[in-house]
Amino acid sequence: WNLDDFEIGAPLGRGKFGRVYLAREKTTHYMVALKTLYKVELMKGRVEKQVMREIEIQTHLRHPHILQLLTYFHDHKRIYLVLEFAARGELYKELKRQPNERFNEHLSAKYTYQVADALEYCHRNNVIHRDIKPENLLLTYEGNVKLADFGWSVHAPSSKRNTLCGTLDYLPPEMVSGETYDIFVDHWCLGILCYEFLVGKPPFLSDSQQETYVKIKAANIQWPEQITPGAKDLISRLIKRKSWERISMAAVKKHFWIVKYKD
Ligand SMILES: CC(C)CCNC(=O)Cn1cc(-c2ccc3c(-c4nc5ccccc5[nH]4)n[nH]c3c2)cn1
Repeated sequence: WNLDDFEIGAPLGRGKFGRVYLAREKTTHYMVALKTLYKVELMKGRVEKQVMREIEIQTHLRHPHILQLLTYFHDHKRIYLVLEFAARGELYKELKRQPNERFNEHLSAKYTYQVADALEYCHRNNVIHRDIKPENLLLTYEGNVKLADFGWSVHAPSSKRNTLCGTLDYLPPEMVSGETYDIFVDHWCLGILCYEFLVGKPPFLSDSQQETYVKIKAANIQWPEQITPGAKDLISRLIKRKSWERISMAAVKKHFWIVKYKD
């Protein structure tokens, strides 16, 4: 494959090390998201090994709720990633578009189930995603979730400290205190995600990083009145300070609140 095989369309977004464009494969008219990474940028950021690891991880992951890296190629200046196109874009924007900027119980349970399904598959392949949040989820034309941006995925177990950039709201206590962690960081994040779907903002949101840290380590959640007992039960079983107490992805998928509302 090379660039001449595609017609380039509108920009879809800016990643850390490049841009993403809508593109169409010339013979089949298949729509894709074409991500360009500048080699110089990767060298400067000393992340070329990480990107090759991500490419390695992504080419081996194949799941209906994980955004597929279809293929990749490069020229002298850039690496091109041919990614699945998700026709309804970022789930984050869909959340903000909702009345009261939150999803109803049906959408919250449906999306939580689909992310749990994707994470169960990742964990079975010994991959921790570590960066589950609305900004990393995309929606297909049919309204199903695609987990994207394996920018921080590593093979479990790992104690790699990732430089804290962006929101701390999703960090579990063990990552905040820099201990080694395991796949259960994703279980914590799924609990935060489910809460944000239902409430419109994450449970430990605060004015200062320091305050967010304190709330995370205490793991005490305020429950707005619209949260039903079933949702509270599921979220409480995921947002546990002791990582081994967090329920499994299989248990999430079978949880009575998920089963009741996901379809
Ligand atoms: C393999 C490694 C080196 C990179 C792994 N990470 C990614 O490639 C993560 N990533 C996915 C994207 C991405 C961004 C946007 C889209 C879209 C998309 N569809 C849209 C519809 C409307 C508005 C915006 C849209 N963006 N579809 N597929 C995408 C894929 C960008 N970076």
